[in-house]
Amino acid sequence: MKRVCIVGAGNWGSAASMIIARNMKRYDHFENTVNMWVYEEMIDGRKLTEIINTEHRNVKYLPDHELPENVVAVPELLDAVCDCNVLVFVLPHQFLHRTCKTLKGRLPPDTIAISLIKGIDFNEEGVVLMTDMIKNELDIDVSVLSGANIANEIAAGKFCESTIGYADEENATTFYEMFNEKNFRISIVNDIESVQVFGAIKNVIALGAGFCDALEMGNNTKAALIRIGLLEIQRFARKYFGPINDAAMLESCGLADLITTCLGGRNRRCAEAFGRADGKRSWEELEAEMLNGQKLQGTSTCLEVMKILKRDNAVGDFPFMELIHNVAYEGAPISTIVDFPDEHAPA
Ligand SMILES: NC(=O)C1=CN([C@@H]2O[C@H](COP(=O)(O)OP(=O)(O)OC[C@H]3O[C@@H](n4cnc5c(N)ncnc54)[C@H](O)[C@@H]3O)[C@@H](O)[C@H]2O)C=CC1
Ligand SMILES: O=C(CO)COP(=O)(O)O
Repeated sequence: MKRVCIVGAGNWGSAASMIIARNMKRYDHFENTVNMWVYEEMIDGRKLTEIINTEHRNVKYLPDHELPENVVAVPELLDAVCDCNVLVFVLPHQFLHRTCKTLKGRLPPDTIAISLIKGIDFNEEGVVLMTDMIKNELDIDVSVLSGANIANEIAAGKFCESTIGYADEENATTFYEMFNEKNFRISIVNDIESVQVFGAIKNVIALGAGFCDALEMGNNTKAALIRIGLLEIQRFARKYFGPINDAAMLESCGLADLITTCLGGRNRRCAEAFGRADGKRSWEELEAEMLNGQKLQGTSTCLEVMKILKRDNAVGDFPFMELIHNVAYEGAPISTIVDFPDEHAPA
């Protein structure tokens, strides 16, 4: 019997819990109850876990949608994962490492996991994917799910697609059963690297899309930046992971996710506000003011990407990401976002 714990209860974690909880009822080999680890906080004098378990609503991170009653909020991580052998990691990427440390040595040996996280990290050896971080700490098989998946739209039941990248095919079948629905269509690829790199780096490109909107540059410019961004994402993936699966670019995790995030994501929205304030307001301030506790992923990813590109003397191969970084962190005027050097006319 498989028993699922969702590790994280933000905007996407809560929306994903709706899909998973519905699918648990369709199969005999899953237990009906889905645990959800909630990073506890007080809302108007009440614990968020208590509110979720009584009102079946995550009033802070997904206020407009009811959660199924078989989703049970648990405040202690080790209690939440207890007796669960399928883990769904869906936290802002900056909290993953600490979370894995707490779980180390505490999971049943048949545990498998899937990461819904869009982020990337780096160490002295190079790029660290979220699946690597989980696998290195917990020594379990990890798949990934990523796509054009704005959580609020999914919670509202609007049709979209998503991509599962796997290393172990049997586990991918389990995850397909957990996630695939009429209005949440899953495709599966045997490629965990590309799926994750696309999902992480598009958050950086979305900052550029937000700057473009701050300048009111219009649709042609936005489309050009999406196209150039797509090529840089592909180049980055090839540089750090060798010959990648180009076909995955055309799955939901590739171009489609880049488009949706550049049109409607939080990274785009905060970058537009940053641009309109002409860089005079900090990212931290805008995030706190505009997102009510939700977290930006593109800003820290932008810094990390630039760090590794500098280390590898490769900044010149990624002119758009350099322009984005310079506006976001070096005080460059927002208008420079389209100052592509001639010698790097985007291929
Ligand atoms: N929201 C969306 O539309 C989508 C988000 N994602 C990805 O899913 C991942 C999770 O994002 P969301 O669910 O949107 O989260 P969120 O940004 O809505 O929420 C922040 C979450 O972090 C938790 N938190 C705060 N401090 C913490 C700590 N010290 N330790 C652990 N947790 C802490 C909060 O309780 C909250 O659950 C991210 O990597 C994001 O890129 C992927 C697809 C869609
Ligand atoms: O990943 C997302 C949509 O697929 C959400 O992007 P944001 O974090 O920019 O909202």
